[in-house]
Amino acid sequence: TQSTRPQRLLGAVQKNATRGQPHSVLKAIDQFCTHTEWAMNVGDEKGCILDSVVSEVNPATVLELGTYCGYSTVRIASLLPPHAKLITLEFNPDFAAIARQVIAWAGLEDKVQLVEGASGDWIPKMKEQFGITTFDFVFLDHWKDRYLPDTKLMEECGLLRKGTVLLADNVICPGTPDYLEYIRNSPRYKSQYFKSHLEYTKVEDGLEKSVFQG
Ligand SMILES: O=C(NCc1cccc(CNc2ccc3[nH]ncc3c2)c1)c1cc(-c2ccc(F)cc2)cc(O)c1O
Ligand SMILES: [Mg+2]
Repeated sequence: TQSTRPQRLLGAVQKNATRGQPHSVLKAIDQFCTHTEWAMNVGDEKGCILDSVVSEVNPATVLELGTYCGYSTVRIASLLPPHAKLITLEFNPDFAAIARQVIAWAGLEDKVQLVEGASGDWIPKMKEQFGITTFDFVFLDHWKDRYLPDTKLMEECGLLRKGTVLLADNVICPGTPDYLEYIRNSPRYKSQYFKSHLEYTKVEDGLEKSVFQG
């Protein structure tokens, strides 16, 4: 039977990366997606911007919306301080199954909690289920029409604090126009656009960094 793209991506990791070395996992995925098969990982160009924002925030609590195969999960988790926690939400069970194996190959399973389900269902349960008060850093990379409703939901659930940093992927391609309009015009956020390119292509894309003002 036919393999899926995430399965082929996992195979490339298991073949070319060294267990317990996150950097080699990222390199194996980027090589695979550059030379063999495109996949919707944040990639290395936007990934370097992600790295710099994560390093600047040095978060103890991270929420990632949209795990896919775990590329950005590994990228973020590899930069976290010892007792920091990353919760990553994935709606698609096939993606989640692959991501668990990619995260394990990188040796980062102790820092990561992968939760299967939809953001709309899980965001209201974060405090009671995971003992979270607020998130220091949120990476948005799931369905593009969920960025805005989920940001409003995180506000309503008191999951953001003064200084929480939201970083949104794909604000140009595929695009998140309603989110950009809201976040750039809201007095409750200070936003900054980082121009880049769609992963593994020359197409324009970018990341929007927004700091919650409380
Ligand atoms: O659409 C994208 N990613 C999101 C996505 C997509 C599919 C499935 C899921 C299922 N996962 C999921 C869903 C709902 C959820 N709620 N809470 C968690 C959660 C998790 C998520 C995307 C597309 C492109 C792209 C494609 C084609 C093209 F030509 C240009 C660009 C590039 C990207 O970097 C992208 O990130
Ligand atoms: Mg993306």
